[in-house]
Amino acid sequence: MEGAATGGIVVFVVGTPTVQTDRAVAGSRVEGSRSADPRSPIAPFTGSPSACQTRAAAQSGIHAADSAVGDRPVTEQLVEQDVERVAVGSAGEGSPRAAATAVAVGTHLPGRAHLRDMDAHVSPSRVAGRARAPPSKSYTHRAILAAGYGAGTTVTDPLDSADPRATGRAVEAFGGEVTWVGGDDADDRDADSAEGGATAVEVAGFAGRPGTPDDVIDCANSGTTMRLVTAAAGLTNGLAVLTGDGSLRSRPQGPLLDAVADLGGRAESTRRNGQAPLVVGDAMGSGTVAIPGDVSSQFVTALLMAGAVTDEGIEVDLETELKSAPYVEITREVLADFGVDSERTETGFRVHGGQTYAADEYAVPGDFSSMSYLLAAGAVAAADGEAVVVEGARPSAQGDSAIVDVLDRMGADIEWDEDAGEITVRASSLSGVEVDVGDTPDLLPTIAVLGAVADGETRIVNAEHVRYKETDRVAAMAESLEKLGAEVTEEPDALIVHGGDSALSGATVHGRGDHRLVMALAVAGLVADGETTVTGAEHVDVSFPGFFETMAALGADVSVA
Ligand SMILES: O=C(O)C1=C[C@@H](OP(=O)(O)O)[C@@H](O)[C@H](O)C1
Ligand SMILES: C=C(OP(=O)(O)O)C(=O)O
Repeated sequence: MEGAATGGIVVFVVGTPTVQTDRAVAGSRVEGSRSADPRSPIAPFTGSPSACQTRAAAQSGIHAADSAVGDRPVTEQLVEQDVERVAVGSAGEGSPRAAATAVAVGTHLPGRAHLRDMDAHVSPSRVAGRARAPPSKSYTHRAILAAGYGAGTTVTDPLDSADPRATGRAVEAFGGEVTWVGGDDADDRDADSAEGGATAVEVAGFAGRPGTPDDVIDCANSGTTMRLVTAAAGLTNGLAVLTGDGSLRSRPQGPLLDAVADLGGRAESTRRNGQAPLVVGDAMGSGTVAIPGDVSSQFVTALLMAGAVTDEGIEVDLETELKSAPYVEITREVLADFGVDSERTETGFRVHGGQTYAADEYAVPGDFSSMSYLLAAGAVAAADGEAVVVEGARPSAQGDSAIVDVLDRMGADIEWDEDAGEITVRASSLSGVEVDVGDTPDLLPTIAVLGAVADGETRIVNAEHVRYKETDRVAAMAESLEKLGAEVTEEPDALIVHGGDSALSGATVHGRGDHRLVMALAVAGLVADGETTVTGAEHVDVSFPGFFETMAALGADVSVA
């Protein structure tokens, strides 16, 4: 999109290639090798987020280990070049090597090479009107991969954004064909525009076990892609090499690697720190694996999806309580829609082997995580007597539909017409509540902003796994809200926002290359005094490419340049 949108200004200028390097340096949180406890990645917390992160990075050994590669010759050949290109972790931020690597990483990502650094400038404004949230990222990933495991499916109304594009490229690497229909090529689209997005994805699948990729699979910024593709890669006869951007290469993969190895495959972290780059393959088989439930539910999703095409299936025993549990239910819903049976067991989940994925067409529902920003904007900044109406809100397995209940408990004037798939929200004064985000980690940034506007204390609890995302979102939101003038207390697994004591005032806050931070902080800008600048605005392309356009169309005073 170019030029102005209704009620606001959206300006795009050409800048320099954008990359993320901060997480690779600061955020290695879960080693995930058998020698490390994957559930205790962070040293005892002392109250300082930066101290906490620094210690976690030191514990993971990222600086010492990042030049190590696998000990088998084929592995070395496959990964040598890639490790050299993407080993941001060993270069200090601002060092010449970091800068050189940054450019290499940025231009290496096929789906995000077009990105330019952009800042969002948000001024106090009122919003009203109708908006449609983008299609669900989680369903789109699963539908594309399920279609890949099958013979062929048309996925309608997909989320056409950077993360699902990465999953599409992985399906192609495994031998499928993925055609995004009705939109422009990702490289030809503006980073922050909903315009040009595909209306369908036609997938000709690899039908069963994936083939061995010809090249490295680049999962870009997408944790879902990397986890789901790791288990798929475990099924190949050869080896696959998986990498991603600096953020993704700092996220935990170790428990999934251990599971693939337990199932007879080969799965290694090239730096031996449980993080990508990964080398995975050697025809993993069937069996039972134990896995922690409190690092990422995506490990379970990955194994269930892959298990269906093994001979005897895969059973996953959870060693610890499952966090983000609704995402496994999304998986099971998609599996069922593709004719694949899965079941809960007393200790986890099971999928039988020898099953066939089949669906001619699959329609993706709207995304409640994305809706949360629009609903929060309405709750804090709807014009007097007017409302924000969010369309595409049909009930599904998405845990993040809990945002409606959270807003309701905070005292928002909100109604969900489930039959019409519409949520209507008007501004009202909000009060602090306690929210357990064990099932809904992606809501933390939104709820933290709501807490900063509400009267009284908002306690966001059961949040340790929210530290393992694109950034450590607990620390990042604490830091940014403080910068905007809010009082917050950070605990190892909680973020407490002292709303009644806060008066937000505009400042420059860093999106840290994390789409959810950018969107949540932009909502805060609607009610902060003066101008709020959010850096890294282009990263909304991960899940909500038209976010700023949509906000501007609702009347937000926002410019992106
Ligand atoms: O499976 C999925 O689609 C997702 C699962 C969640 O991650 P974890 O299971 O790692 O918490 C969530 O945070 C992520 O945005 C999407
Ligand atoms: C954590 C997220 O996604 P992923 O794990 O796929 O990177 C997210 O979208 O907030």
